[in-house]
Amino acid sequence: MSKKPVRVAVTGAAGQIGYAILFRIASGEMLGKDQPVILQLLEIPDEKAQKALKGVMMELQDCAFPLLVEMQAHGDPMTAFKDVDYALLIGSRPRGPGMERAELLAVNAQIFTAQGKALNAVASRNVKVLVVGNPANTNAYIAMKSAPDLPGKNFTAMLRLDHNRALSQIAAKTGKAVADIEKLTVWGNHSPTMYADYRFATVNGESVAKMINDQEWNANVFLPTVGKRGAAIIEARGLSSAASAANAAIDHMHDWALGTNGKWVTMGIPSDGSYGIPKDVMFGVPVTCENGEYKRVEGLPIDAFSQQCIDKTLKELLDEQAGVAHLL
Ligand SMILES: NC(=O)C1=CN([C@@H]2O[C@H](COP(=O)(O)OP(=O)(O)OC[C@H]3O[C@@H](n4cnc5c(N)ncnc54)[C@H](O)[C@@H]3O)[C@@H](O)[C@H]2O)C=CC1
Ligand SMILES: O=C([O-])CC(=O)C(=O)O
Repeated sequence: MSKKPVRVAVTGAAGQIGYAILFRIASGEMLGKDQPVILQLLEIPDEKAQKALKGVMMELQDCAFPLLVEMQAHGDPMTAFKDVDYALLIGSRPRGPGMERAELLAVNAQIFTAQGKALNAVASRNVKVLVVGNPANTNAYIAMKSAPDLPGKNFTAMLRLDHNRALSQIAAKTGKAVADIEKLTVWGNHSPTMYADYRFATVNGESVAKMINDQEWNANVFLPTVGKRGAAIIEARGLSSAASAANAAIDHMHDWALGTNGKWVTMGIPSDGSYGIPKDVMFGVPVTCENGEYKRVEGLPIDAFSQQCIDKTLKELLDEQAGVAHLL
């Protein structure tokens, strides 16, 4: 018997990431090749954006995806989020050359109070929310705090792009296959302060840290390369990353919904106080996923260098949080 369709909201559906993600959701890459979907697409209530959204929907229709049972265009989150099981909050302003993501808070924060409130009012009580719009961690925090009737654990921020970037850099450095690298994580904020940590990583049981054995490379090449990759892409393309961001969002939701078979992935999730991160800070941590739930990997040792890195990214997040306190 075929599965009951699930409702997937995507905001910023006519934007760059929207264009790179919708076709993959509709083809079953996110939730499985046996899972029918209803797409509830949100764009700003502006003639040009709504017209562009209609164009994207025409293209989706022209793909004749067997799993796409319905799609809707919306200009109001209160209708777009009605009964949704999954919400990908992408719509917001991207940064341009020379900007930091935190500078986007001033223009983007209010989007996430409004959308948090709308999710609170009309979404499924089990909705899984992924915030992609930058600065993703703090926007996810804002959405969570604006939705007091939904469990806080339903709100997550995207660190998966940093995780995937780190995987590829380590594969290149060690000459090993990406698919064989396990137990990598990225702690903290989706910003240059994030701390990509391969101390626990293995390839076929062998320690990656021992294989690399180069702290100078770690501190002065690896971390800046991963941390500043978004800016490097903006510099090269003139636009911020879109296909790789869409890919990371697919990975994040796929793994949350369908599980990781014990493998570690990185998600930005509200802190439970462990690792000295104050409760509710939306922080990148290693998780495993099973039965539609994520579970933090507990009890990892934190050495002095790692603690310094974690303190730095935490301070930045706490400053961002303080900057939006007036909205909550
Ligand atoms: N967390 C991450 O790893 C990454 C995050 N991003 C962020 O994702 C966001 C979107 O990036 P792009 O798709 O490249 O931008 P874009 O400018 O191409 O598209 C954004 C779309 O969102 C729409 N939008 C704006 N406000 C909205 C609202 N309140 N409700 C619904 N739609 C709204 C716009 O009309 C536009 O069509 C940016 O904030 C960008 O910085 C980008 C890459 C990676
Ligand atoms: O850098 C940006 O502004 C877009 C982004 O978040 C990324 O590519 O990591």
